[in-house]
Amino acid sequence: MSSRTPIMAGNWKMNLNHLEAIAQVQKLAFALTDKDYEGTDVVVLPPFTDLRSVQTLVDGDKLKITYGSQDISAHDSGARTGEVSGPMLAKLNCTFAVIGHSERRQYHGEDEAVCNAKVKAAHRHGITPILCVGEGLEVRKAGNQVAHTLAQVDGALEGVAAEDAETIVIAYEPVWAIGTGEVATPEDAQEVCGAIRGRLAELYSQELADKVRIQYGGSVKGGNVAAIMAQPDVDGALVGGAALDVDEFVKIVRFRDQ
Ligand SMILES: O=C[C@H](O)COP(=O)(O)O
Repeated sequence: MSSRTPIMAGNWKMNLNHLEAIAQVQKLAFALTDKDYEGTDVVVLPPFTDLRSVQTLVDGDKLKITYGSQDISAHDSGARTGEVSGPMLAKLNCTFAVIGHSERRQYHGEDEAVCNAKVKAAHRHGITPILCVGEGLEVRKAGNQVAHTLAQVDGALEGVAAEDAETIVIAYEPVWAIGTGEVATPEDAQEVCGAIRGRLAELYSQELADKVRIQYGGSVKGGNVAAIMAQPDVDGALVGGAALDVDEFVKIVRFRDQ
């Protein structure tokens, strides 16, 4: 039995304004009991514009929900119109920042160098990266999912010190399973998550690899979460659509009961 604490993170993507965010976190906090937080980290990842409201609510009501951003600038300040920096996110007490989500890679041209710079930016400011990796459909059809995903891990972690790497969360998200209802089988998830852990052992050490939490993401719901979580190298889920539905997200947090 792994000693890694499962981490269930809801990526709201570009949904819910700051008023809706308050309602959503309140509903989630109301639905979850103290027992739900025992042995599971519950995380929400709202849009930037919601973070201050979420921070105020979490602080004010002393909620056990943690939160983070969906992106982070590689730069700490300056002429970077539209970007949000690590110091700004740290000031909002963000615990996490998603880096290299496939939608950022696809629509904003983020490559390994960009992800690598963002991972380092997050670490500079005490923010834990949730580094997203995973293959598209063509790569999967060609059977190259492991090599493709490991190359993304290698690129994003280049020059990252062990003390920083051991805190990172890696989310394996096969792009063909995101928002499609097409879930990777638990064996598919394990194949790549296991390979990622193996690569961490090669890059750093087995001890470090055993500490890093690896999530699966792609059409995770209450009905499929238990089988995915039963895999030895899957330590949580990065949830998109189902995170917008509080009841469904609570089922995911309660994966042990499903
Ligand atoms: O970040 C979350 C993933 O993109 C998964 O999204 P999904 O659960 O809607 O498939």
